[in-house]
Amino acid sequence: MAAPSASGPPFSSLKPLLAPWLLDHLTALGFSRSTPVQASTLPLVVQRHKDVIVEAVTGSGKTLAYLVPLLEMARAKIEAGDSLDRGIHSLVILPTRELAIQVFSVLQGLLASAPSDFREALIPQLLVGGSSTQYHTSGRRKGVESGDESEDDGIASVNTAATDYARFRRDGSNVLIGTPGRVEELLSPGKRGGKVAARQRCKTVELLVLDEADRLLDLGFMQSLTTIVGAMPSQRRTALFSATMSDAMTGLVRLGLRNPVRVTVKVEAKPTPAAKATQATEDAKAGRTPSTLSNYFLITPHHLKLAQLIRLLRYEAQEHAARKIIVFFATCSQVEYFYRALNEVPALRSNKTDKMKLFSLHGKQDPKRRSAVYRNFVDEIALPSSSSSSSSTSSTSILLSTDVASRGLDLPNVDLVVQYDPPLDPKVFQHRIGRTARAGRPGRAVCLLAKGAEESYIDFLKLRGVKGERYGSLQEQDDGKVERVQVGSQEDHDASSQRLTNALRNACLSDRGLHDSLVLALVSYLRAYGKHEARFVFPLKALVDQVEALARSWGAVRLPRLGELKERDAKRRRKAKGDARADGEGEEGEQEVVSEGAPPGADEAGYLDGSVDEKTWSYKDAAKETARLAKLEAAEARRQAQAQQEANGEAPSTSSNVAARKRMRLTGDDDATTGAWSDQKKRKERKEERRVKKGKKREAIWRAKKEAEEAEEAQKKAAEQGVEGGESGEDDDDADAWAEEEREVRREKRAKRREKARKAGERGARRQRGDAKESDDDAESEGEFGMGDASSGEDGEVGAVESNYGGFFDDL
Ligand SMILES: Nc1ncnc2c1ncn2[C@@H]1O[C@H](COP(=O)(O)OP(=O)(O)OP(=O)(O)O)[C@@H](O)[C@H]1O
Repeated sequence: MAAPSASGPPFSSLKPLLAPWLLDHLTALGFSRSTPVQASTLPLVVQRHKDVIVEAVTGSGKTLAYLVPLLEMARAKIEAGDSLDRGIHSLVILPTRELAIQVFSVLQGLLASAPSDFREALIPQLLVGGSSTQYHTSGRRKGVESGDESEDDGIASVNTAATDYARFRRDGSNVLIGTPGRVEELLSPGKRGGKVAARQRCKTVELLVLDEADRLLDLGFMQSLTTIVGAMPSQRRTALFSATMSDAMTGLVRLGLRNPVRVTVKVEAKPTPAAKATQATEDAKAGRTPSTLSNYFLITPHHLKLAQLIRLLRYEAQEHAARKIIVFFATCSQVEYFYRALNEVPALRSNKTDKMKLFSLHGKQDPKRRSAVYRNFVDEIALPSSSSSSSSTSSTSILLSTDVASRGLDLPNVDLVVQYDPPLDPKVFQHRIGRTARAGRPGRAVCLLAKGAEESYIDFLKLRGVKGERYGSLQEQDDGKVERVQVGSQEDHDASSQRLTNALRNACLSDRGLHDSLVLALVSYLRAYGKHEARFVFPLKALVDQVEALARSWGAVRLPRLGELKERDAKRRRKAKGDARADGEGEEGEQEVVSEGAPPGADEAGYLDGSVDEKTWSYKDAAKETARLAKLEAAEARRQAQAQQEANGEAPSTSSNVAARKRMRLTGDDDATTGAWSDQKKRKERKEERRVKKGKKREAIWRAKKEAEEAEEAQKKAAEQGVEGGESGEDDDDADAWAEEEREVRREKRAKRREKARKAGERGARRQRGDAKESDDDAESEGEFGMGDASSGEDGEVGAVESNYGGFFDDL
């Protein structure tokens, strides 16, 4: 597919003039014109030697906006007679492995057209951690044999930190592209000072790029970045890039930017005729979304979201020729469940003309599988999306994903982005919808919102510069055709959604494994929902109140035991009790409402529409079914033994009591949920006390360890800096400044940790957590996906940003 034309000046007219081979390469790619962000960044970095903070909408070409300057800076050095073999020339840091791999591939593509002497001088290396499947440099220093590793596409060898380091030394890599953890590892002094060489080679760095800079902070990489930057010279250029620069950016600015220029590119391309016909142009004026994007909100009750999603996929494929679609969910378990459900339940794709090919991507997948899914989805041949005819042979590729695919990934030709769940962090909204309408192409995005409080999300986003229209709702006709109807005309129940629910329920009944997957999805969804940053827009209580209807709509047979439900039902019971007393019904009323642990709409064991025979409810998976039958047999044997003991007048053995209790808890017949309320309460209090105590102990141990490590690190650093100081006075000053900087960051971190622990303690005591043990697979913290610890947000908020900030290139 031909590249869409960008709206900036032609590459050939940019200053400084680009190398002829680079111009040819860009032209061959079909990029005759630059994008505004590319046109504005090049002269600032290369000619005016400025540090930059660049905020530009998704898909506006930020990658080339730093790779082209990187190549031009390297070229200038080489032309000045520097062979670039003294040390590292530039360093690009990205928050996730996939992004680093993507940028590395773009650089490899550019270098493929470079003259051989340039290619021999510039040796890129990819540094990513966190998995056994790794990627490596394709660079080859002249005269160095590739040895046992393949040098084809830079993918698929196994690299540990040690092999990365060995390669770095062997090849003399001078352009590093990687994630913070692995880069930090490379630069940290190894045991017996083994890696001092890498730190020394950092002293020549000329350009440091932090891409998706705000995400780097969100993921808590501040400490790693501080270490990395600590190894660099102060006389370098630093460039921060993102589509969303948060307030926390001031923390990154502290990482040594000198009088940075802020580049804000709000409109990146002229709207297409199609986009002009919609509200897309208006959105673009607000500046937060690409001008070619049409953004919509579909409002529906919680329990109809799934039915609406399925209709939406079919409707967009039929009417807007959507051939590549991404659907975002909040959690990994949801992706797993809906992937299975959509694949296994034919009713979900009842229309014979619909050919939907599904892919699933999330952070808990094996990295090898994730890479394969990603590549397969990218490689899917998308049919031309310009015609709106619904061809019977057309096929639609649908990627079900968590936020693992929300940022930075340049997935080609995505026609539609659907958000089944809005993101927990509102900032991510822009990144998600930015997977379509890239580089001037048209694109559509639909976000599903639940009726009620969630509707205020539309105004909430408007205030943040993201606008959208209401989509209306979708109804299925008797002949299976989907139609879009006016806003507000949707029924709360309809026959086809009931058919869908029945089909899902039957699928769950015929495979207990599918139901297990549903339970995990439901639990993780509720947990994630409670973590929305905009809590007033996403009140957990409203969702919990409708959880039975929601669970039914997903096909649930039985509700899991959820702390949230128990709290809700306890409240309802208390209220009913009060009402009954007020009505003068006394104890009778009281008895009516006592149904411990069983939410309304479900019976005492949690069954939603009548109980099922647990003994015959089987797994399709043979191994799981064998294990289940074995458990049943063992339980039956225990029951018989106990009955025998009782018949003989003996007291049942303690061990069998313990086992029985455990079993009852697993099957949901636990005394803990059906015993006296006061006993439950005491048990919970004791449990909570133990938890808080344990947490405090763990934290104290961790803090002591961390402080010892930091002290050791500081000592080593001081020793190193002593050596360097003899060589360069300027480095010495820098070292002092950095040491002070690091101390300050550490102080802030400690204070934050203390505050966090205090709050957690308070929260824990308040919450009285429930006993549902299903995995909380959390809204996609990319720590799962990328590498390093995603849990500690260390966004050291500080000082004011340098003077010439603000609107320098506004509205380019
Ligand atoms: N000058 C250009 N003309 C046409 N297409 C371009 C140009 N520059 C880059 N592109 C293409 O635009 C697409 C988006 O580029 P890129 O991934 O760099 O965007 P981005 O701004 O980094 O987006 P995000 O914020 O989502 O990471 C890529 O497919 C790229 O090849």
